[in-house]
Amino acid sequence: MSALPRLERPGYLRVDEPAATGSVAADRIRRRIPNILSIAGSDPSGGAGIQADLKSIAANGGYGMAAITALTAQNTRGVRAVHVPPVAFLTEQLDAIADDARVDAVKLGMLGSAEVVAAVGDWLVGTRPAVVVLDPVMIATSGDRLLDADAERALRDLLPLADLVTPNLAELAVLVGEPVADDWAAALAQGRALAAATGVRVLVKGGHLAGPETPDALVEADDTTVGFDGARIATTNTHGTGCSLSSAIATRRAVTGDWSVAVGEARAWLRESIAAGSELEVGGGNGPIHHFAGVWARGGTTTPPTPADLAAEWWEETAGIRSAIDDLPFVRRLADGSLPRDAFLDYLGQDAVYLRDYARVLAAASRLAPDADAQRFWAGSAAGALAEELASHERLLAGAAATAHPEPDATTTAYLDHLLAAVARGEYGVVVAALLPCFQLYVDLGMRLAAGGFGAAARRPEHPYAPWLASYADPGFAESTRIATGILATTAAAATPALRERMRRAYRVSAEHELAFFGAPRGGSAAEAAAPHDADGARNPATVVATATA
Ligand SMILES: Nc1ncnc2c1ncn2[C@@H]1O[C@H](COP(=O)(O)OP(=O)(O)O)[C@@H](O)[C@H]1O
Ligand SMILES: Cc1ncc(COP(=O)(O)O)c(N)n1
Repeated sequence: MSALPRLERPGYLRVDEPAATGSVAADRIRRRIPNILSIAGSDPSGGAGIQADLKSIAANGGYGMAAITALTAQNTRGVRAVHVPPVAFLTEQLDAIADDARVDAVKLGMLGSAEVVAAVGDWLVGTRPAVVVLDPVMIATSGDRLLDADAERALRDLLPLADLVTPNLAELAVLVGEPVADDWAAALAQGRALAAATGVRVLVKGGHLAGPETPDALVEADDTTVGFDGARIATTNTHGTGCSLSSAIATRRAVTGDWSVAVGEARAWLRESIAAGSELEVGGGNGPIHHFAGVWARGGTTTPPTPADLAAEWWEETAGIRSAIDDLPFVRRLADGSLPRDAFLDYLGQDAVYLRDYARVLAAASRLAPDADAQRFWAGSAAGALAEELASHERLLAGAAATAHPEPDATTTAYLDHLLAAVARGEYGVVVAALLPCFQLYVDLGMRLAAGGFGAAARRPEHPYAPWLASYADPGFAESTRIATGILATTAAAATPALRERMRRAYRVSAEHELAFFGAPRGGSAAEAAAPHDADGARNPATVVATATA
């Protein structure tokens, strides 16, 4: 191996000083979403070649682009035919990309012919991409040749234009002109020789070793070596592992700016994807790896609704409850001023009792809030509920010589139990969802009463309950409701589907409790029957209303 000749590079110049931006060399720039170009062959079965590259780039956080060097007719069992289109057209593809988009890293895969290798070499010299990863594809997993003999020689000349070369054991052997290494020590020695001879860092891959281990090693030209251990995963889904790994490394290198970090991250992802390959049902040979196994498991595959859509949808679901509230005799008589005073005071007393616990639930939302703005908002709302709403109730009740702190009736108890149970369960989203109908339904009703939606009487200053009506049409209350709705909607949109469903239910149940609260018998007339329970054990306020108003 020490006799390995330093490779000559007719036609190419090693690019040691890539174009720099400011004081940071271009290849050190970290990109949030890097643009990664794969220059490789097509595998119509989707497991290797550009198809694998694009999936790997996407799964690893990059934007994938692909210029096709060659078409293969292959499946998981083998390669049937290879067609290399006119090389001039490959150059057209590459120029079209370079003329328009920033290329943060290039991954080279199957190049097919010496002519293609030369064209790619010329393009690399002309464009000087910041990062070049060369996977010297020669033989497919199935054993089929993907590169002719001339091209093998040409590929060696391309090595100095790469920042990293990722040969498997057979390809490494060809590149150093030796027999295939039959153990890891021999493979490492070949990788070191290649790195020393070319000045290019080499990822030595142990996927084709016999035995239970699949080590890889990153060997720098100065012989510094970083090893990566890993037990062999028992699977036949290894089609495209090399393509996928090299694209993943190119992507993570563009993101992190560090080679060994990039290899470590790419390998962790690759191993997860190899292990999940058996979930796929593609072909009868060496199946593909599951490029998105981890991404899907962690992020799901359904697009969540937008906050605005959610807020509108949930509000729409309360349409029936809102029209039932509008039709309640209590609301009608409140609007036209004919509601008996004792019924109003009874309502006010229950509302005062309700507000004290409602303020506790607002305070709990503040305690659970994930950010300072929301924390402040809920704490402010809790203070407002006590200092403004409850205080004004107490004034009205004191003026009428009625108690501001009566025992809660069954309807109030049911509503408060629902709110306090949400707090006890401790899920912020559910607490917020349970709190919201009180804001929204009061603002909605207050605004419509003030706008004359229930007749002109509600707008007259001499209306017997004018101060109460005014407080719910207050623009400050409307603004708080807008903010609360925004918090609910963004929290719901970011929630898991299961949590979102619990939130929706809490919201709906609170809206039903609002209906029951407005519809409860008032004025000390009818003693209320205990509220019935639905199948989930939750009180069903709609039933309460039906019985209470019958
Ligand atoms: N069965 C396996 N279990 C775990 N890792 C594997 C397995 N097969 C291959 N790998 C890994 O996949 C990558 C590609 O390796 P290799 O099979 O040697 O190259 P190629 O796919 O180019 O022939 C390497 O990181 C290797 O360690
Ligand atoms: C178009 C194309 N490119 C590369 C490979 C190598 O695949 P592997 O990554 O399994 O070595 C392939 N089979 N087909």
